[in-house]
Amino acid sequence: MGEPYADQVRRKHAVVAGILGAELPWSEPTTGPESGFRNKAKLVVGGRRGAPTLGILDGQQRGVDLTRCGLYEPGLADIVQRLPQLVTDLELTPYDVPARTGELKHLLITHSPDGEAMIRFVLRSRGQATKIAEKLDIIRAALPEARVVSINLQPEHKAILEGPEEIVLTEHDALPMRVNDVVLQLRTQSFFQTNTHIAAALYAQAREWTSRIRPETVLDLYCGVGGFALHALGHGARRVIGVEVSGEAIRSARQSASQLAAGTTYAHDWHVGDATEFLTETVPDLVVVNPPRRGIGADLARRLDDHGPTHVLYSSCNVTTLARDMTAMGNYRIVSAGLFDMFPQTDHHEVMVLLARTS
Ligand SMILES: C[S@@+](CC[C@H](N)C(=O)[O-])C[C@H]1O[C@@H](n2cnc3c(N)ncnc32)[C@H](O)[C@@H]1O
Repeated sequence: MGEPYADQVRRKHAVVAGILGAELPWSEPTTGPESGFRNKAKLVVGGRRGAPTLGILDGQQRGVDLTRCGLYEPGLADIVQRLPQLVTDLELTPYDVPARTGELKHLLITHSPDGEAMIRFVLRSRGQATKIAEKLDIIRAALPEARVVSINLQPEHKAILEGPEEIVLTEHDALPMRVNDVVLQLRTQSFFQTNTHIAAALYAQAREWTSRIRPETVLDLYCGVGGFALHALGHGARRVIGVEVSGEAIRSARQSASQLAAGTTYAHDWHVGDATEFLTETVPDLVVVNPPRRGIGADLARRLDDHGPTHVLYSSCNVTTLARDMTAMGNYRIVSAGLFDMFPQTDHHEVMVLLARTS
């Protein structure tokens, strides 16, 4: 932070081009607002009952307040600043990590482009869950933007953001995230790109590449709530298949796809499962992969190399694992590449490349 934004972008581009190859057909970096861009706040709750801190923990595991963080979208920043009072009004006790006492561990907020929000209370146990459920009116009064309110149970004493059990308290269980002309229905426990402005540019670029390839079917591995697949549907592709490990994300994708495909002949299939095990003998012409930081790994890279889709679109938040995966895909070359500055003020980047089969 403090480095002029143009210098940050130049430096990031030099890093990713240095690793993947400066001679590649790089497009101009895609940038957006350098502050006020995050659609999600993941707040660790510290402090004590009546005086909570919302932000991170310091080296001694004491709460550091980040409610004035400049990275949040303006609408999200506004919500975050109302949260400490809400936690106090709900009479919730922050979880004290060293003492292993208290209940409220995290608050996870997602803000939609239409100004609505999903508010998730991560609790250690069911103990204070009833308190929150019974005081839904207080939450609604403090946060009229809240479309989805839920409780997540994370009973383990580990630095894990959320647990497997979710209790949705509102009649709505999905937050509509409008990105370009696609509405992605975001349910709890589902990944969403943190910077909606850059996500829109990323999906638009992917759609443009897809339209040029015109594959009948697109296989979207690590599909999350379906952003890539749903931008391809009707733009070159008549059928999409998504694979993702989170069941809630797949339910989100299915819901969005049904709305998008209503009244058309477009087809869509969604599978909960491990992307690395999904690839079968018959692969479509275009496979999209957008894995977590660890990349797709040698096994899936080798199988793509063997099975031979004519194109692979690889969107990565870690150029090092992308470059490593590429070494196992000797039958492909990069025909288009772009840096998408999803994470201004950090060293993190998003890189998307289009690979074409050479043999
Ligand atoms: C970077 S996110 C991309 C999501 C989506 N493509 C998007 O644009 O929002 C990676 C996704 O991979 C999922 N994931 C992680 N490991 C997986 C695996 N082995 N198989 C399938 N999906 C996996 C995560 O749950 C997450 O939704």
